[in-house]
Amino acid sequence: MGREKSSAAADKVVEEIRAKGGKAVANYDSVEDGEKLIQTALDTFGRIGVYYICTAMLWLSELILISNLIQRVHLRGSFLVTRAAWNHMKNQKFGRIIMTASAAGIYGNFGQANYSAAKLGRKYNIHCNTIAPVAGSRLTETVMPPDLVASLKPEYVAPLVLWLCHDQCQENGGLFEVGAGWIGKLRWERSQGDIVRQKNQPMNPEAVRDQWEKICDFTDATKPTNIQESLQSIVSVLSRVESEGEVGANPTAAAASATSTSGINPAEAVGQKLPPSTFSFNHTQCILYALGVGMSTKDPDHLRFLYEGHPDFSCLPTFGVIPSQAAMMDGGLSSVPGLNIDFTQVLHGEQYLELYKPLPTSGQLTSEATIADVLDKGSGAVILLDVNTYSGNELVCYNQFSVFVVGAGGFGGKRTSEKAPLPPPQRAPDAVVIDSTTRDQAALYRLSGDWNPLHIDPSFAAMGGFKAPILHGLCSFGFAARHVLKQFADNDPSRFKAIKVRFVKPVMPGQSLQTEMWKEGNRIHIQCKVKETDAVVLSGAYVDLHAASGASPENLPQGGGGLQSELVFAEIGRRIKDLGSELVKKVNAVFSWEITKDGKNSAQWTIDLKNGSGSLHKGPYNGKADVTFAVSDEDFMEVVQGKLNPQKAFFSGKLKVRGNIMLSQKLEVILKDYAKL
Ligand SMILES: CCCCCCC[C@@H](O)CC(=O)SCCNC(=O)CCNC(=O)[C@H](O)C(C)(C)COP(=O)(O)OP(=O)(O)OC[C@H]1O[C@@H](n2cnc3c(N)ncnc32)[C@H](O)[C@@H]1OP(=O)(O)O
Repeated sequence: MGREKSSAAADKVVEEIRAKGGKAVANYDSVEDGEKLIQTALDTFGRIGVYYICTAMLWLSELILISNLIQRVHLRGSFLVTRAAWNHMKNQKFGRIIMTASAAGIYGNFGQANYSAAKLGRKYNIHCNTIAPVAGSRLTETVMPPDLVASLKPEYVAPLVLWLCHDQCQENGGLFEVGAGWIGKLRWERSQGDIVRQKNQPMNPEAVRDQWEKICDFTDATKPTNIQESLQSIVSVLSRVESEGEVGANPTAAAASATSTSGINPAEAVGQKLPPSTFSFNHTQCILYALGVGMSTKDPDHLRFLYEGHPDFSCLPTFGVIPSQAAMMDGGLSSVPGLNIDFTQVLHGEQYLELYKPLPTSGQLTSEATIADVLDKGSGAVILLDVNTYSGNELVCYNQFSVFVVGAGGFGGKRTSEKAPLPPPQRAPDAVVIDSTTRDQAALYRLSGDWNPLHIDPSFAAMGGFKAPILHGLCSFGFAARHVLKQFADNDPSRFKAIKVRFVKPVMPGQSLQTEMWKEGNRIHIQCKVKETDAVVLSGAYVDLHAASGASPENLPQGGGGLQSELVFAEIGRRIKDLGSELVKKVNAVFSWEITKDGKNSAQWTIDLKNGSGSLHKGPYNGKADVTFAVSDEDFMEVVQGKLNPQKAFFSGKLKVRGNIMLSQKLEVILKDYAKL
């Protein structure tokens, strides 16, 4: 189009293309008749893969008169042609749109049409970019000296357009200046800004005026690339103002400090209890969880976890994390004073789960969570949560969640945790299982109660710095645990005792998990890799199993082992009495002993503590069988006072099986001393 309505320019371009062996057709309709333009292209080429909108007009005079025309051509024209082409591109799952802007548009009053179209089209492989070319044309010859027009050749612009149209080019939503053989990309920059209102106060223009210098100060400016990044710091202002009545603080810095220096206060947080939460479930939740961690009817062994009518229908042991996480997911963590964290930056760091009895397949469980510790890891903060889950008064399981808050370190807290992750043994694994997660693994797993949008919402995942939603850590954890259960415990949930895992790298839904396992007694060390990338994703991990049953009075060890153990118990009893009755009341212990099947003098007595196990006497146990039982407080006292022989009492049925393991730290110290004997 020229200043006069004419088809000559279009015909000339068509001729030029055809002369070079290309295929071209001219359409003389207005860009406001977008449908007609696109129809002409479809009639000629059969499809629309790429289009380049160059709705150029430049009339510097008669401004008011023509502003409406400029708007109709530039804005409405671009819109109407795009709309006409959109469905064709969407259906064929490919499209490249190049818009033309001008430097005047960019620096004067830049709109976001390219950005919006880019966002909208991304999932259909339609990319939209904008170029602001400077080239000699009929348009610019009216405002530029002729020699400059001659040297700013269109050939210096066209290659950029061609590249942006190429199916290998992934650029989307970009804005480029191009001319004379030079290309540059533009982006937004945002000042740190300033908060100009106080809690419960109206915002007023005076505050804006007073902070104007800071609002416009581009020192340490940030470069938001999308609406989520933009919103993140703005949303953080809300909590900042509400909690501290802030005025005169910049939101980006506020966002940072909300998760670092002033956001985390271990002294305030540690020891805080979350409101108890109740979790009711039946076979539906057990089955849904089993499906969520990849069980399938393809494997006949899995049926006992997937079919409530199966004679051995059971709940997977790692379901033990589900009732306890409800305590945190219900918003509990966000209510803890001293833990002002940005939930878009929360990752699961580690998990420890210990079961004191096999989980039921239905019932009501109550969980009580306490902030056990807050560690300053530099690159992040680690929040440790202890969660005890009860059925009535009976302790069913204990979890320790380790929550890693990226970017929230540096608040000056202590760094170390007592439990360093264990490396796997230095030999080839005893077993390896490879299992695929599906594209919808996270979508399925979340139905068990971890509703964190990180695992389903691409925008939320982007706020955490991920290209796409990632798999729940506890989903990979469930995969690894069931691999061990099948490989080393015949899928028998009653053999499962405890599991510890560190999440070192995210897993994407659809990737395959390779679980490597090393058996060392009843401890199975594990490491998980993503098969496609060979990256280790779970490390410092192990599952503790109970040894297979098979003990009976006939094969109990005789003599030495039992006697030594009784002496040790008696000594512990004396020490406990010295500590006073308060402590004694708190003590419920599990005693276990492990015996060989041939019944020779090879007993190994252990006392299991809440956070590990204290071995009292190391016999030459060969790991073939064990017996575990618990005692009531009264019986415990009798045992530790040496009045009751635990072996005899157990087999005569006097000791009641309870499964509670609760020992105070002070007692643990004593037991550790004895472990050295
Ligand atoms: C509200 C309810 C809350 C419930 C929480 C769970 C909700 C879920 O929905 C969330 C999820 O499931 S997220 C998915 C699973 N988790 C992941 O994918 C995380 C993967 N890990 C990582 O990316 C990095 O290890 C990363 C980013 C964690 C750490 O990497 P870096 O910053 O590079 O750390 P690095 O330099 O290697 O080490 C610094 C110190 O931190 C310790 N550390 C590293 N990884 C850790 C981890 N995973 N857990 C705990 N500590 C960890 C290091 O040991 C080091 O400390 P030190 O020097 O003292 O040893």
